[in-house]
Amino acid sequence: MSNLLDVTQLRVSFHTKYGIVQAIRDVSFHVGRKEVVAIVGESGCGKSATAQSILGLLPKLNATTSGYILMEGKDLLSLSEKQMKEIRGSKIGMIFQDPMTSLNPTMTVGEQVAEAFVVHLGVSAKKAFQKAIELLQIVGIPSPEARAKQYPHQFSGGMRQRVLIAMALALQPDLLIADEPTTALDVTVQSQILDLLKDLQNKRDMSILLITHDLGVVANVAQRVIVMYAGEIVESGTVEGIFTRPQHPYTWGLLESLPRMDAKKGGTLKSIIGTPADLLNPPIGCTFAPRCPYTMEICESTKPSEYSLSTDHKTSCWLQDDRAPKVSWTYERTATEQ
Ligand SMILES: Nc1ncnc2c1ncn2[C@@H]1O[C@H](COP(=O)(O)OP(=O)(O)OP(=O)(O)O)[C@@H](O)[C@H]1O
Repeated sequence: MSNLLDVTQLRVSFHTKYGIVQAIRDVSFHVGRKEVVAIVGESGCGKSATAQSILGLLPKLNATTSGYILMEGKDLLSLSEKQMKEIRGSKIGMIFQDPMTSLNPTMTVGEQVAEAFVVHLGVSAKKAFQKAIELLQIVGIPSPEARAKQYPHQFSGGMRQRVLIAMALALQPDLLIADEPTTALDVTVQSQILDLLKDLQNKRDMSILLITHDLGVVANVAQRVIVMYAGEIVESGTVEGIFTRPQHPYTWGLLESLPRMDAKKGGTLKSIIGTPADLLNPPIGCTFAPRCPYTMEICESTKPSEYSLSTDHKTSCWLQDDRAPKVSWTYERTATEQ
C-alpha cells in the first residue's frame, strides 16, 4: 500500500533582514497509513517549519519552499490557498502546544467544536452542537453536555488540549499533526493526553505526525522516529531501533539528556554541549560536527552520506564509514551502575 504522506527533498528558507535562514535542507521522509511517526530535535531544528510546510501555513511574506509533499499522490506544495484550506481539517487535522491561544475565548467550547460541522458539512447549528457533545465525550471530557456550554477559561490545560483534539478530529482526518501537544502540561496530564492520542489513532485508523523536542514522549506512542538537527534528518528508524541501537552522536546526546527511572539518586542529567548551527550560514560538512565529541577531519569538510543500517534504520554520519574508528556507545549511567 502506498504511503499516506511522502515528503521529498523539502527545503524551506526564510528571508530575513540578516540574510536567508536555511531552516530545512533536503528533508525526505514518509508517513504510512495508520502509522505514528515522531519528529524529534532541539528547538530551532526545523520541526515546526516541517509541520507548517505540510499544512501550508508557512508565512507567505518571507518563506520559500521547494521539493514535494505528496499526500495520497497530490503535491500539497502546488495547491492554492483555497485548496489547502479544504485539506486542513478534512484530510489533515492539527493540534498545537498552547491550547489557550488556539481557542477563541469569546465562544463556548461546544460552539467551537461544532464550527467544523457547520462550515465543512453544512450541518444545522443545533445538530452540529449535538455532534460536538459526542466528540467531547469521545476525548474524555466529563459531563460533556454541561461542559459544551462553558468557555475555554473554565477548562484546565489538559481539558483544553482535549477540546483541541476534538476539534482536530471533527472531520475524521487521515493525518493528525500534533506539534508539541503536551509540552505545556504537567507530567501526569501529559501521559493522559498521549494515551488518548494513541487510543484515538487506533480506533480511527488515522496516522499521526508527532512533533516534539522530548525523545521521552515518543517511546510509548510512535512506531518510527525521525531525528532532526539544524534543518536536516540525522537519523531515522523504528522506536525500538532508535532506543536500543542509536547510531548518531546527536541521538546519543538526546538519549543521555533523558531522565531515567533507573538512574542513581543524585545523578545529573547530561545536556548536549555547544550551541546549534547558524542556519544563516550552515556548516559545509556535517552540521553537528562543531558539537560532536567524535568529529574527524572529513566531518568538517564533507557532508556525510546516508548509511542504511537496515531497511528502516538510516543515519548520516561519517562514523559509519568502514575507515572510521569504531565507536560504541552505551548509556553512561547504566555502564557505571553495572
Ligand atoms: N517566520 C520566520 N522567519 C524567520 N526565521 C524563522 C521563521 N520561522 C522559523 N524560523 C527559523 O527557522 C528555524 C527553524 O524553526 P522551527 O520553528 O521550525 O524550529 P523548531 O524545531 O520547531 O523549534 P521550536 O521547538 O523552538 O519551535 C529556526 O532557526 C527559526 O529561527
